[in-house]
Amino acid sequence: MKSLAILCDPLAIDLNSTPSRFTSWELLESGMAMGSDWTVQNLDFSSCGEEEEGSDSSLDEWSSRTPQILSPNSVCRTPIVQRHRTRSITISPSIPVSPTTPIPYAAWRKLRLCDSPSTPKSLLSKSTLPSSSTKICRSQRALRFTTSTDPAQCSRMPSVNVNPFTPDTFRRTREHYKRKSRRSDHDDEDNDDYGFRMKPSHTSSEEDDEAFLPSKRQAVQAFMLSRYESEFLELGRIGAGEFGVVCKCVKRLDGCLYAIKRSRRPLAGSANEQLALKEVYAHAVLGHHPHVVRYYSAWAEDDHMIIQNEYCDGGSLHDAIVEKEARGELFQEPELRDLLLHVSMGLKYIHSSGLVHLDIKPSNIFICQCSSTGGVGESEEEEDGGPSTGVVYKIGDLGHVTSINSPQVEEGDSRFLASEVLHEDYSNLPKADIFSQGLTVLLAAGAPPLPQNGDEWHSLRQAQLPSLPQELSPAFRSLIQTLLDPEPSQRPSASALCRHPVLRKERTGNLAAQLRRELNVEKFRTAMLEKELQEARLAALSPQQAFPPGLQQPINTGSLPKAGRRLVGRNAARSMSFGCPGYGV
Ligand SMILES: Nc1ncnc2c1ncn2[C@@H]1O[C@H](COP(=O)(O)OP(=O)(O)OP(=O)(O)O)[C@@H](O)[C@H]1O
Ligand SMILES: [Mg+2]
Repeated sequence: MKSLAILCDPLAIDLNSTPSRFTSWELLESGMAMGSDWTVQNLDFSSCGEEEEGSDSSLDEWSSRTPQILSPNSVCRTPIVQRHRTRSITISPSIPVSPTTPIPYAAWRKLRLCDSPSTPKSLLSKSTLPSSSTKICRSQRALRFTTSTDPAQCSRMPSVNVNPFTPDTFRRTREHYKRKSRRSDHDDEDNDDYGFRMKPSHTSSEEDDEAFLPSKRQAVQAFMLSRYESEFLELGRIGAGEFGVVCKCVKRLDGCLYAIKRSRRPLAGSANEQLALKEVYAHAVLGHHPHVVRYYSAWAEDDHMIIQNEYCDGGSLHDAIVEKEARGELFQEPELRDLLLHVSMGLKYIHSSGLVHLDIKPSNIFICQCSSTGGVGESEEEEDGGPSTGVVYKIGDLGHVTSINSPQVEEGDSRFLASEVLHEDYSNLPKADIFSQGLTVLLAAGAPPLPQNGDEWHSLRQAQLPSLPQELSPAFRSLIQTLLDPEPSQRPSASALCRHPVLRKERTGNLAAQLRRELNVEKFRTAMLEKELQEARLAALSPQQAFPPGLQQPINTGSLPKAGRRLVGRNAARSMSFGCPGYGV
């Protein structure tokens, strides 16, 4: 039996040639486990025992194993923010109450977040003693990938289905059958025991894709694994923030990619618990919007909160800014306009649901390439003819969301914080999101890194914009200026931004192009009509020349005039017959 090969795209690795112990992190470092390229990996659950003495979270293991990803979220908190953090612990109710919908106590118990009482004493003992809750089930550790070919291990491995409905699978299958029908000789490819066809040694790199199409379906089996392990195959770490570490995973059952966020620290009884719940509450209430990262599920496992979200294949806006910077490029104005419009649409939705985000910044805005974004067509985008720059921006990380009417403010990153929030004026919180959005767009436009505090921090909040390395149109620049107005009421609402002519300009341009095309079609029709009219006039003057023998109607050279409308001879009886030169009468 061959070892389990989980596939994935062009970088198919010949299992026989992979080194003996090849962890996901090594794959990650070698650039194979990340990005759009999937890899062939083997799972080795037996190696979990290595962490015998590991004290707390597997995420800490992740952190130590992985090359440290430069955290875009090195969150800067003002003293007042810290104050709020402390305060939020003290005001935490023992039974959490959603800011928007009440959660039944039974459901809360099911989240298994109340494993320990949250008394100071228990918290203290929790922090000093090795956590027993984390040792309950050793198999509840993060997945490991090795190239083990041990059949005993392989037999315990849940596999991954390939969703036949994804555009990518459609493409692969089509190409596969095309190639197959072209092949006259029979390849000596053989199936492995998991239904993945193994790549014959002589296949070309072009055939790498097809080598792993499953020939039979896999069902998720009831292993004694954590939900995370049994339901998902981890492909690599894609980001880290203050609250959690995010991994790109494929769901074994549906074969689709997801971003799975796992809280860094154990939850029970801590302030993190409130933050984690906030994020879940907000996602659950917000439902589905094309400019808000989609939420699928959340559960608590090993005292860590796990949130399953839509995977955004373009990463975060922060990553995109850094990448562009490295290439010496900047977001151009049309891209900035799209960014502002999309985030405004997402904010409009959040605000209209009675909530505010309070942590809008580049590392919390995610990018989806349009080709892979199934949901775009459901949005206002469709009405507008789709995004003009080929990407969709989505608001994510709802960990600071609170309600507009009864806010429990846990300020986000101080670099993006509106002045009024710092001064605990929560009377117009949606405009605090607008302020952060303005700074986000400025950063994307090439503004220097934002100050965390000090004079520069204050001057940015007194309508003094930083200098930019590119010339923006005066209209767009002044729009950004209004987003940063020191007076919250002067900032436009998200809803007003969605209708703003500066942001709709591209779309207006598209509409004009569409109208021009339609005008050309109409012009052509008119020309055809005129030509036919001309011919009809000639035919009226010399009827013999216009009709072939036996025909009672003139030959219609185009689609017009419509049947039933006689342009010529309206006053004459219909049963007239005309001759036509060349046909002989
Ligand atoms: N759905 C997703 N698709 C793609 N990448 C993601 C997704 N969610 C998170 N990431 C990556 O992981 C990083 C951290 O995610 P997120 O902001 O949700 O974590 P956090 O711990 O709440 O952050 P913060 O420090 O802002 O509180 C993001 O900046 C991004 O790079
Ligand atoms: Mg974040």
